Amino acid sequence: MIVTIDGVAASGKSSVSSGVAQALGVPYVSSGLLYRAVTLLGLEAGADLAQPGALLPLLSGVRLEPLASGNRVWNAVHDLTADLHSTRVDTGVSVVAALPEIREWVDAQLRALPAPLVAEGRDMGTNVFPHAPHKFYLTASPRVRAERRARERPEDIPAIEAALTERDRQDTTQSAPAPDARIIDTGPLTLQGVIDTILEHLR
Ligand SMILES: Nc1ncnc2c1ncn2[C@@H]1O[C@H](COP(=O)(O)OP(=O)(O)OP(=O)(O)O)[C@@H](O)[C@H]1O
Ligand SMILES: Nc1ccn([C@H]2C[C@H](O)[C@@H](COP(=O)(O)O)O2)c(=O)n1
Repeated sequence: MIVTIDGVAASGKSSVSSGVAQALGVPYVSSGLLYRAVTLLGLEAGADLAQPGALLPLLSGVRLEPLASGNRVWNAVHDLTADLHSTRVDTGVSVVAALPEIREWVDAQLRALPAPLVAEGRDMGTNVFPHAPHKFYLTASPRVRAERRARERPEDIPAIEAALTERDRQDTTQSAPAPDARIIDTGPLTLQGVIDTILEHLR
């Protein structure tokens, strides 16, 4: 079984997917972490993030470890996970995610993972796992998402909201919900409420 949970930036994909996966006793896969890892390695190498030829050679040791408790991304023996949600990675990742060659690389990593799993991102239900039997798409207003993110990062809410809106714009191409995805407005719901809503639909 594969469950896909897509949605816009900071809509709760990772937190919800982790909760659903733990309730089901299966791993969850955070596809955004792979795009973030490519971006981080490109930044550290001083590479042009718009050039796939400069990025692909950096990826031979990259591996996603999907754990129900949370994903880890390794580059050979180096754990990159703690450095994947920095502001500089946030700023560059949409450029990387727009590259077809990088999307092909990420898709291949994801499809190589064994089912069952919960997969979260932008295009899990449309592109990576189009035949998944259970698809969900999370939304919330930019302001609600910014307020939630502000609890994680000491930045002011209007600045976070502007950054999220810009990332939504940059990610538009790959972020449309699958026609057969169940869309959930998470604004009125608690985190556990979203998890419970999805589990109800899976029963
Ligand atoms: N329904 C909710 N109610 C309250 N807080 C929530 C809800 N869903 C998620 N959160 C919180 O919002 C923040 C962002 O959630 P999360 O990181 O899971 O979003 P995301 O979509 O994976 O983000 P990104 O697109 O940056 O990967 C986290 O602090 C999370 O705990
Ligand atoms: N399946 C995916 C997952 C992520 N992206 C892009 C969109 C974001 O700009 C970036 C990081 O994702 P996040 O960790 O914020 O979920 O990667 C994508 O294009 N496709």
